[in-house]
Order: sequence, then C-alpha cells, then structure tokens
Amino acid sequence: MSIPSIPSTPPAPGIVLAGGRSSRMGSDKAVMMLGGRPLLQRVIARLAPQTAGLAVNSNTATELDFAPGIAVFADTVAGHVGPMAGVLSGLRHAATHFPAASHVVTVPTDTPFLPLDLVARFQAAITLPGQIAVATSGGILHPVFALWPIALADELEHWLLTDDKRRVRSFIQRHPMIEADFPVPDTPQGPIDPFFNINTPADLDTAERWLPLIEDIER
Ligand SMILES: Nc1nc2c(ncn2[C@@H]2O[C@H](COP(=O)(O)OP(=O)(O)OP(=O)(O)O)[C@@H](O)[C@H]2O)c(=O)[nH]1
Ligand SMILES: [Mg+2]
Repeated sequence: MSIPSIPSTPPAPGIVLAGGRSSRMGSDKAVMMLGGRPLLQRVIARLAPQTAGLAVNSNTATELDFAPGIAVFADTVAGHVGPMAGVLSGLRHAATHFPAASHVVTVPTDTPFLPLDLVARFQAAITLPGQIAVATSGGILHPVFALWPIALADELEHWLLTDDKRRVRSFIQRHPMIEADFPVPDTPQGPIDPFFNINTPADLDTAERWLPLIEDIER
C-alpha cells in the first residue's frame, strides 16, 4: 500500500533559535559545552539531517567556527522582543533562501535531546496547509518547536509590532494549529523528556548526567 504524500509539506528548512539573552545561564547558552561539544553544535547535528537546509538565528554571532558554512542571521525586528522575533526572521530567511519551501521548522538552541523524527512527525500531523504544527510530550505543549507556514510572515510581523506580551502561545492560538505528540523515552534513571531545555547551570549539570543515557537509547 502506498502512503499518500502531503503536497503542502515538501522538505522544510530548519532554523535554530539562538537569539535570546541567556540571562538565567549568565553567559551565551549556544556555546556552553555539553559532553565536550557546544550546545548549538549538538542541536544543529540533530536537526540538520531532518531539513532541506539549516540556518541559525543569533543576535551575537555572525558566523560559527564550530559549524562553518551554516548561515547566521539576526532578528529583523529590533529590541530582543522574544522567540517570535527569531521565528519571523527565520520565515524571512527561508523566503529568500528556500523559495520553494512552504514551511519552516524551528527549535531552540538549548534542547540537546530533541527528537530525531521531529520534522517527520510534524509533517505527518498536518492535515491542512495553513496549520502550524506544534510539539507536545507528556501532555505539555512546547510552542518553540513548531512547523510554521512561511505565508504567516507579514501577519507575524504586524503582531510583533502591536502585541504587548508577544507570547508564542498567544500567536499560535490565533491560528489553525495541530499538535504532534512525541514519546518520552524511559531510561534507567526514569523518563527523559526529549524537549528538556537548559536554562540554568543546574539544568546543564542535569543534561550532562542524562547525555550517556540518551546516547545508550539511540545506539
Ligand atoms: N531571536 C530571538 N530569540 C529569542 C529571544 N528571546 C528568546 N529567544 C529564544 O527563544 C528560545 C527560548 O528562550 P529561553 O529558553 O528563555 O532562552 P533565553 O531567552 O536565551 O534565556 P533567558 O534569558 O534565561 O530567558 C531560545 O532558543 C532563545 O534563544 C529574542 O529576543 N530573539
Ligand atoms: Mg529555554
């Protein structure tokens, strides 16, 4: 039996959102080391094979010495107005550099265990071209992990310039959306959420403990 393909979801370009201030960490999370490699390099390595091409949104770096050849671009809206500014600049980047693409996938830079089937599950979840596909695990929504229609760019820009809180969830709630659910793998130390994100030095210690457990599962 052949599996029907969804015409609205050809391979999507991917954007790693690394444009935040890392205020809880105290220094740029993207270049913090986990298991001897920069966090951003780990996230790139997990996401890149799932995409039509990958780029990084950063408001500090202009190139990455550990990932030469990967395009880096800053927010197109000034003022560090939050993750949706990174999503907007990702949609603009994709419209220029991937003119055939209909969607863009985004992930944050602080999630070293992100699913290796992220994009496949997003694309399988979509039933209508205008939907935003958003990740869930264990009943929790992870709104920065999403597959966004590029056609939303102008509306997103208007919302960023006019909404006073600019919460990712409130933008998503205004649009057709579909949830893509991801399993939480079990390990000898208990379940580990694939969307675990590193915000503090203590989170980095936790990730350092969990890394070998995840590597064991994926081996
Ligand atoms: N482009 C862009 N991305 C942002 C901005 N603020 C947060 N992000 C990104 O959104 C994602 C989730 O944010 P957080 O985990 O809170 O990261 P953060 O904002 O750097 O860290 P804190 O300052 O401690 O909140 C991360 O990938 C950040 O890089 C912003 O103003 N612009
Ligand atoms: Mg975070």
